Amino acid sequence: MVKNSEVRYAASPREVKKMDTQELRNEFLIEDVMTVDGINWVYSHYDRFMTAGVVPVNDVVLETVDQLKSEYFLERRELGIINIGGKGTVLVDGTSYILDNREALYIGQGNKEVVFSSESPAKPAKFYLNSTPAHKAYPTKKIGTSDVEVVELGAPETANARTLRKYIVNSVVDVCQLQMGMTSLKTGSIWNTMPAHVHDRRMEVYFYIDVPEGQSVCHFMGQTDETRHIWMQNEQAVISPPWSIHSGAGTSNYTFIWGMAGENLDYSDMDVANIPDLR
Ligand SMILES: O=C[C@H](O)[C@@H](O)CC(=O)C(=O)O
Ligand SMILES: [Zn+2]
Repeated sequence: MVKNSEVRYAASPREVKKMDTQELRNEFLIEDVMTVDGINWVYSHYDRFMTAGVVPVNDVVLETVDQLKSEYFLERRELGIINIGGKGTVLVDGTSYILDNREALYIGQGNKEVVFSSESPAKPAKFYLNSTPAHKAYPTKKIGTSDVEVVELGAPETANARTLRKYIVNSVVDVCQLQMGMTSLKTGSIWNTMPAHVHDRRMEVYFYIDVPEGQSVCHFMGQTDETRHIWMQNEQAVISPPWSIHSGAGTSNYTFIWGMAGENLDYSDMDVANIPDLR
């Protein structure tokens, strides 16, 4: 059994209010997501959501971690994968799924053997992984770029013009609780999830990608009347408590993968903040 997991406790608004920059970063920021030839999970106590990334230059087997006390990783879990690298393969109990860049895979509970590999070690796959507890075994399903639900949001005038792609949502694939998708900001637009929202029924993790060299994203969190910020670099993730907004402004445009879990599968169940009310 491997010990490659780090636990993050569920902090309350009362504690977070008093945190300084480094404390906030230690609590919510995941600095190193993508691991070459290994998987380093961050296990959040918010909805027991797990986040990792694997770059398989050599084949990598999905192993369970001590925290789960399970025979195998997916014994009581489901897994969502989005590839942000070169073409790769995910082997799931004898069936191979080829994932090109920006393609996704949902793996249902109960699958024992999962192996990640790349077509070319010179241009390896980069599999971003989100996993949540599951009570039922739904079929494994690949979500290609044409299966995705695409929504255009925002406007250039408010610097929030963006394309939202729903990969793992209940209208595309049967899931227990995991939802995942990807949002890309248009050139000149910098604000994601603005107007900001809270969904106390679900926690969320944002994974920022396509951040150009020398640029950063300032991620906003906290209750709507008590916000904090965390400066983030390319390919870093941030945990959003259920009670928190999760919004960001980049010094350029960028993309991010969102993943969430909790009480319902209704993507649009959000309490949207009135922008002038933010504090
Ligand atoms: O609950 C939904 C998530 O926060 C994201 O899907 C929002 C998002 O990508 C956006 O508005 O830019
Ligand atoms: Zn959200």
